Amino acid sequence: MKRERILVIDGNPLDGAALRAALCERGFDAVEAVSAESALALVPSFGPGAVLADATLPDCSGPMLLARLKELGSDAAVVVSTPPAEIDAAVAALRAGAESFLVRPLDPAQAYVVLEKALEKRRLRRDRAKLREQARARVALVGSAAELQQVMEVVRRVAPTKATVLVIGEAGTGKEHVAQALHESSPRRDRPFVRVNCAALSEVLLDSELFGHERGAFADADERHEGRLEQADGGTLYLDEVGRLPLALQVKLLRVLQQGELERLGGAETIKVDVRVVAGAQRDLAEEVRAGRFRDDLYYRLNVVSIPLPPLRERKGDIPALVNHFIETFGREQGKELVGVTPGALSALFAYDWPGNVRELANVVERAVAAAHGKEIAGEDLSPVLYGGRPEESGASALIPGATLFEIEREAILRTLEQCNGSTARAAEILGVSVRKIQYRLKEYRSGVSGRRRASIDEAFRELQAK
Ligand SMILES: Nc1ncnc2c1ncn2[C@@H]1O[C@H](COP(=O)(O)OP(=O)(O)OP(=O)(O)O)[C@@H](O)[C@H]1O
Repeated sequence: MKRERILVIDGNPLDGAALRAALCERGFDAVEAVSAESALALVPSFGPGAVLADATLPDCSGPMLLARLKELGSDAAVVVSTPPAEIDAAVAALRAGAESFLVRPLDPAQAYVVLEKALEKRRLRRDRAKLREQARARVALVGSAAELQQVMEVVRRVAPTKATVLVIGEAGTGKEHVAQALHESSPRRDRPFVRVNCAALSEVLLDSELFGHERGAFADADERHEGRLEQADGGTLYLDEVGRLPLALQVKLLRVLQQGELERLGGAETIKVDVRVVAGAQRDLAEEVRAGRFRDDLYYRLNVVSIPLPPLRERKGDIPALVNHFIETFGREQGKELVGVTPGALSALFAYDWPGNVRELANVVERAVAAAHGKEIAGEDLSPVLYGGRPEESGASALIPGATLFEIEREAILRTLEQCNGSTARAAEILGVSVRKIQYRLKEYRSGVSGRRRASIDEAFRELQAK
């Protein structure tokens, strides 16, 4: 194993040499210097993991040493030593970021233990930084189409501010991804990113989820619960499907946005929070405002900056960059080194309409990476919906296995609807789901299909309007 490097700074050459020898004996690779200047000159080539410095030398106050190390790009852990009468110098160094301090004269065994601990803290610090780096790389906004370039530009501009942002786009276009990118590019990135889906819970549960509750606030409230807004303090809250937020909760959210204040459900105490809110919606909320389902004051507040995310079929120029990005991500996960896609596979990817947007593309590439035998993803590695087997002819059952649940569900709904001449009520009955679910799905599929299928969806919509 590589030995950890320690730089010893001691004004007394004899003490310094003795300490160096003692640390080397215990397994470190140590060098010594008699002044801060000569020590700092060694830093670039020696690359110490820790510096053990006398903080009372004329040219070596602790804060100054820490600042100079930073300038040199070193993240070495610093341990300072002072005589008992000059503890103030050690305190100043600790305030400036030193890991620990020792009282002189130094005991080599004790110095060894303190250095080990300081090195361990540095290792943890580095691991954390690496994880953060990886998280940031994961939320890189990938895409080269002009539409996405514009999105990136807005993200760059507003990330440093606390402005509320509304991201509008179909399911799977990357709304949450944009919210995360905003968070990761903002000064809040080391604080939490918290997400809540406003359509997933009943009003009472959503109230408690967002704002928290006190014990006994409702039947199952056995304990006090901290809401997501409190958990996101200092960070970012992503509110998915904000258009589905009940009116009573819209009032509470507005207060958080305006005054940074909330009360837990069943509580009287006012809690202060500092949260940046990013909201996601599948369509513009103006319609909801007109229909009286969404407060206009909250709408204007959320809409300070709005980012439209076009569906993937309208920005197919992004496909190559996204495909490469997903090949790299899933290739790493699956331990496969792939270099790209064959021209045949690429044209199949371009020919498809991507009703499930970027999420569907990610799923398709993930499965293709698993299926690929060569260095490139070939056409036959793609699901039958994209390549070869035409779904109209083969039917939903022929897709299994080889298709995503999304594709299978879409196939089942569209085929049933076709056979019922566009009657959503009949299709819902046959499939054993609610009419609402079918209607919701049809809106998603509508622009991704043509011909007979499009005609039956249009028929379904005509039927709905006639009701
Ligand atoms: N520009 C992009 N670059 C890289 N990955 C992306 C991009 N856009 C979306 N993705 C990925 O696609 C997937 C779907 O994106 P995301 O969940 O953000 O969509 P969404 O619009 O929030 O969907 P929903 O409305 O269904 O919640 C995620 O895995 C996300 O990381």
